Amino acid sequence: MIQVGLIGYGTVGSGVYERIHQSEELELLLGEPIEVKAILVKDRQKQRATHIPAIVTTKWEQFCEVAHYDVIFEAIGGIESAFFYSKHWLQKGVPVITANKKLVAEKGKELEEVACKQQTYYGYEASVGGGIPIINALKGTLSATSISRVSGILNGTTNYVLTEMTEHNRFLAEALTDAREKGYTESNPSEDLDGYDSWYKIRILSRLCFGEWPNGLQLIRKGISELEDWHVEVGEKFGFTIKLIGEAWKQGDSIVGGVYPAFLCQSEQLTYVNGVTNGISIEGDQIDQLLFIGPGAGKDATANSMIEDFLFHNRFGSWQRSYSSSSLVEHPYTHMLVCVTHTQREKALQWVKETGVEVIDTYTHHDGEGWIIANWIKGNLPFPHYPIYGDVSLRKRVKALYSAQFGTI
Ligand SMILES: NC(=O)C1=CN([C@@H]2O[C@H](COP(=O)(O)OP(=O)(O)OC[C@H]3O[C@@H](n4cnc5c(N)ncnc54)[C@H](OP(=O)(O)O)[C@@H]3O)[C@@H](O)[C@H]2O)C=CC1
Ligand SMILES: N[C@@H](CC=O)C(=O)O
Repeated sequence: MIQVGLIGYGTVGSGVYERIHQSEELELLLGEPIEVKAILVKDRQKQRATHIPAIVTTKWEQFCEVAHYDVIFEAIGGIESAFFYSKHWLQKGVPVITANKKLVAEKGKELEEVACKQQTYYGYEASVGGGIPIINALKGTLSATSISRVSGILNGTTNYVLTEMTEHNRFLAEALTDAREKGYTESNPSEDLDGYDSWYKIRILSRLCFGEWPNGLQLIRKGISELEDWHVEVGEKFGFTIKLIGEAWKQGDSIVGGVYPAFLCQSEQLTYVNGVTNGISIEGDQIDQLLFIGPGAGKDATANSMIEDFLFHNRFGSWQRSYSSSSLVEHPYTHMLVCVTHTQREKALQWVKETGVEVIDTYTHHDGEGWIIANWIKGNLPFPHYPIYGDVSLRKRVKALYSAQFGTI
């Protein structure tokens, strides 16, 4: 009998519990029964389902004494308690499977080292891309593939909210409430909206793709809460779609990139990744580009990843990737959309003159102007600006379509 300790019984934890107790194939695959012996939660007052046969407790000591656990599933948010719990079990040689990307990004290096020393497993498949099996694909079937760049839509909540706002004209607050009810959001939605969640995930992906844990300072973080409606509208008029993108690549010895709202041309496959769906692109010398698309959040998909992570460990042990160098990556985008309010226009014209950047198209909106700049400018710009990904020349066709439908723009 495989004895499971479950830490957290919210959206993800309850999904793990149900998956363990409602599927017969797990027992067949593992060759023995599997059972959740105890569940550790936080809130003593909370009403719980009465049918749970496991011991549900808020007391750590009691949780520790219930069984000799064969595996711990950790599905709580935050760092402090989760770190304490995870380290405790890893130090005892018990494998820990987590969905907690914040903990993995901030403390994964240390926890992996403990796991390695104790010859056990720290599994974090569910921490990136919800139901997408990206982590174990990188460790397993891509273990000898050199990777030059990783990028994608890494947060289900913001992608859901942006899709609802742009495709269905809904307000941010309304779409966010919906995402929360569906179990997609973090307990503090700022983690999603301000880009933290994607930022943790791109740091975890960087560790897998390039063999190092970048610290937070190495990668930029911008969320969607600073986005202005008119910037999105201007982008749409050019035929671009707004997405929150996370990306990282190697530049010399450093890992660079970050998380920021960006505009995608119609030529980009990620343009069509909508709602809670995530899309992760892996580029490398041998593979050109691989695209992983699937549910980025939610109970069933995330719980499934945690269960699969445990099975992966059972089958393959603790696999490692090799990190051979791959070709140098240039800036993945060449153009930018710069948004200038009417009062900033003169200053912006002066800036264009001084820097010699080439403005290849403009659009005038009620609140300001959008300028497509042909060059990518390094460093701080005095105006809100967004990278544009893909074939910018296609926008002419989109503009023509817009004009035919809605009048000249
Ligand atoms: N929701 C999703 O779609 C996804 C979430 N994740 C990650 O999974 C983790 C869990 O998320 P989710 O299930 O949505 O969160 P929830 O808020 O739904 O559930 C959190 C659970 O953890 C328990 N808990 C919180 N703090 C402690 C503590 N100190 N000690 C013991 N138990 C504690 C809570 O207890 P109580 O019930 O008493 O409140 C609750 O049962 C997070 O790290 C999140 O980032 C990853 C991928 C997808
Ligand atoms: N809040 C996260 C949950 C999954 O990681 C998201 O929306 O992607």
